[in-house]
Amino acid sequence: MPLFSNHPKVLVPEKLSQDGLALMRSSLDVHERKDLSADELLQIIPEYDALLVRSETKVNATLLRAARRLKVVARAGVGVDNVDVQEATKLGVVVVNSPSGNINSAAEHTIALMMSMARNIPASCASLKDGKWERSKYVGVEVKGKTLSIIGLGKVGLTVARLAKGLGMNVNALDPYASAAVAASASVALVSSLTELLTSCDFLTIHTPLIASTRGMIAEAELSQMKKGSRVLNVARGGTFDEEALLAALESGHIAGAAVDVFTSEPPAPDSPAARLIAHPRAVVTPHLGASTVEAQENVSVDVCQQVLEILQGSLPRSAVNVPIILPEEYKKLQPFVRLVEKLGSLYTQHYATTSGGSMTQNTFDLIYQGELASINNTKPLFAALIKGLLSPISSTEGLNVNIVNAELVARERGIFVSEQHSRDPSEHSSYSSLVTLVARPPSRSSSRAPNTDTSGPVPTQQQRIISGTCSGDQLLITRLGRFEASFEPEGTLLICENYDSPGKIGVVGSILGREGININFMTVGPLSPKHAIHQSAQKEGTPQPKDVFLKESLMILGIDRNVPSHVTIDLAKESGIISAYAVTL
Ligand SMILES: NC(=O)c1ccc[n+]([C@@H]2O[C@H](COP(=O)([O-])OP(=O)(O)OC[C@H]3O[C@@H](n4cnc5c(N)ncnc54)[C@H](O)[C@@H]3O)[C@@H](O)[C@H]2O)c1
Ligand SMILES: O=C(O)[C@H](O)COP(=O)(O)O
Repeated sequence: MPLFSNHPKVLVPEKLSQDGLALMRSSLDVHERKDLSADELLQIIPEYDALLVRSETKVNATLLRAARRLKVVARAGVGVDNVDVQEATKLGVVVVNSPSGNINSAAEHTIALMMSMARNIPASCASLKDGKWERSKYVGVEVKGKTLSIIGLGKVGLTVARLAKGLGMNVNALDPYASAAVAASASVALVSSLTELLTSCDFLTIHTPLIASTRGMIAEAELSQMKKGSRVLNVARGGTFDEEALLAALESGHIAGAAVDVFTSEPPAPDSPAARLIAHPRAVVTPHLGASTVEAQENVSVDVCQQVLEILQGSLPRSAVNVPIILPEEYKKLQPFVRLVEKLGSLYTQHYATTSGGSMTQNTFDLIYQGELASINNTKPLFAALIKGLLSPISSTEGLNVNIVNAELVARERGIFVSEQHSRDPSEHSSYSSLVTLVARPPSRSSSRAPNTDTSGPVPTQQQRIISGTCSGDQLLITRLGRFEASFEPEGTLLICENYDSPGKIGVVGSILGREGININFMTVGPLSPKHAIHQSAQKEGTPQPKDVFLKESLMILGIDRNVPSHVTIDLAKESGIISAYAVTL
């Protein structure tokens, strides 16, 4: 590895299969640092762009807040209960997992534990190794013809059900969210109450996440409803069973055996209920090995490493737990518009909001999609791009950290309301295949979220805050700015002058910029949009100013090679015939 590299850095503090890590090594700096203490991890995390973990690393709020560069936490496995997903979302950090890479291994481990428990394999093996020959002590039970009851008929639960059917077991399940058709196709009888499930089973296995409704789900009362001599399994999460109650039921002999892979605290503290459960002679236990097979580890590692690469390259992840799902083909179509909408937001803030005292006086917007773009339903990336664009010029930290993960939260906290509208009326987007228009609603209407495309109604045209743009391939074009038609690329530093369209204006502006040593790269002019010219002249009837003055207003956009000091824009605005001058950087 070179001593210094500009590659994004990935921290891997747990053992992950090299198959996935190898995919990242050519474009990312991958640092495998096992056995870091929590404090050491906290010290080094600010350097990293991505963090890859299994279930041991506690990715808590303190760690996430310290991780200033972090863009993604990847969990090489299913459960994300060791990651503070809520905090990650707030900070705009994507959390991805591998939802199916280890299902089969977890299901096979469940079956392995069930058979080991039914035939006393661990205890009889230990006894034999101890030099004993205790055949009558270790008489087991067959599973064929017995009832296996499953709580949680998701990916692992369903795979366990299918394997158990192959062993000749009767299988029933409780899962309020399971599909009846899927259950029927696996010959699993869905039951509607926990009591019905508990009273019917010989073996009980749980395959739910640890959530409010499953925490402590099987405690003393539930165990006592089970038949005497039944057996239980937990290869899901510690905490779904009450460990004290399970230990008591084993000790009383009501429960004949417990097979447990996961514990409330891992590794369990000495003398804790989990530690005493582990020590019980009729407990078959493993140290969270459900996903620990070569195959599962390859699968999950490749899965999350590919996602980390994609995210750090700016694509959307396939299985993020805190990002809305967007089809890849839709995302591809949206990408140039994501750049465009961010520019619209940034141009809005620089041109309108920051020039009116540095605050966002108007915070309710219509974002109108017209043409082909209107047929894309999932426009979350555009919404996020708008919030990012609006905030970037006024808050470097907040603006830069806004993304599809936290845009809604940031908008809510900032009091920004956006009504996205999909307009399929072809006449409204003229010659462009797609058009995006950002309209700020006047403060008096800011509480309304009802669609409103009539921007020329009660708002005086002078004050209209409206920007439109389009994309042709990767090229972005602003087609309207306020009451002017426009045609310029939103790129680099631009000087925007509103002026009366009379000879000599270009010369005046050019000489003031030349005096400051500022080069002009390009220049375009835009007239008042016809609708506005007519509307404005009608509005101004009866006012002392002659109509033709308004009809000749125009917009001058100059691409310049550096930022303009404020005294220059002030000087420009003092020139006769120049109405206003602002510089923006896009
Ligand atoms: N021991 C291991 O190494 C290991 C390996 C893989 C998965 N797991 C764990 O196994 C569990 C299941 O994983 P999965 O991939 O099948 O998840 P999944 O999301 O596919 O399935 C979970 C199922 O639980 C159901 N459920 C949720 N709340 C319920 C409730 N109150 N009552 C009944 N059913 C409920 C859901 O409807 C869903 O069908 C997770 O906790 C996961 O972390 C452990
Ligand atoms: O949720 C999971 O995927 C399993 O619990 C596996 O956890 P592990 O990656 O720490 O083995």
